[in-house]
Amino acid sequence: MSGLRISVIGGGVMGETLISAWRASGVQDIAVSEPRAERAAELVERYDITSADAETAVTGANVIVLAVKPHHVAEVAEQIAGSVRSDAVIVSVAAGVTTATMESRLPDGIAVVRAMPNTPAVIGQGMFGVSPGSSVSSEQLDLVVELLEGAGKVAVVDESQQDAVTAVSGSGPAYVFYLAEAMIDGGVAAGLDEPTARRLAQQTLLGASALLAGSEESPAELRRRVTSPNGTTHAAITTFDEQGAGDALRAGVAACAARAHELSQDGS
Ligand SMILES: NC(=O)C1=CN([C@@H]2O[C@H](COP(=O)(O)OP(=O)(O)OC[C@H]3O[C@@H](n4cnc5c(N)ncnc54)[C@H](O)[C@@H]3O)[C@@H](O)[C@H]2O)C=CC1
Ligand SMILES: O=C(O)[C@@H]1CCC=N1
Repeated sequence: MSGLRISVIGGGVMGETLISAWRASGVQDIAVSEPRAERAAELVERYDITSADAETAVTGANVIVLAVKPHHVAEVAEQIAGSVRSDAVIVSVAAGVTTATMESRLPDGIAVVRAMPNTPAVIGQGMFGVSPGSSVSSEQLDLVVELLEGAGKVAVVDESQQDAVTAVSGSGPAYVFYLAEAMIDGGVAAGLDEPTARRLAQQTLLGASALLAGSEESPAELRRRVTSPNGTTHAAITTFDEQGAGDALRAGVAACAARAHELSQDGS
């Protein structure tokens, strides 16, 4: 994409994830604004990008990504309001911050998109839920979708669904890592050394995820095919059910959506 200049405000975990993915997909002109000087220098060195204060970094940028904590989004939007190009598109990845909140801090008519990413974007396997605000042209939405597809898959959803997207895919990688931790602990308790237990868990999660992603069958059917009558899997799943593991996971997903909703009310 020639002539494209991306400015990333906030060089933490998600800012770096996106910078890294876009660098790998060939985006040339990226600027970052990160107040921690050492961290900014690290990103400049690692990705061969430029670093500047927020106002300078957004000057001339076609796409501006706000990757700061939710409670910093409004102040950053106000800070850059006087420096953004009138045809720029601003993409916020902050959980729970609405397009209306951002639009109210920016000049009238500036295009704002809300996107919920996840960390597998760092290896080009992210999942993004994207919702355009009130002033986004179809060309601008297409540009954002194309850019994010450089880091994973994109679903355009109504903004009212963003809390649910956060609860499934935004925070979802953490649920998988939590499962991996428990599988490794269980393997060690059953007699494996830690590196072997880790290797078995890693490849099992990778293989099962690829099977699920490539299959027409439901997760329930794929699970049934592993479960021999009165066999070992049956023993595991019965114990999970007896101990309420499925209900606990569903409650956790609901708590995540509720927290995203809470953030959208007061931003803290
Ligand atoms: N980490 C994740 O898996 C995901 C994070 N998000 C969202 O991404 C956003 C960032 O999250 P993380 O990267 O995890 O947090 P983080 O704490 O790693 O990064 C935030 C960065 O913003 C910088 N910062 C603070 N004030 C700033 C300012 N005024 N101007 C420029 N930079 C400023 C901080 O120094 C820090 O490096 C959050 O809003 C979060 O909701 C969304 C989906 C997934
Ligand atoms: O935990 C959080 O608040 C962020 C948003 C989604 C994933 N991480």
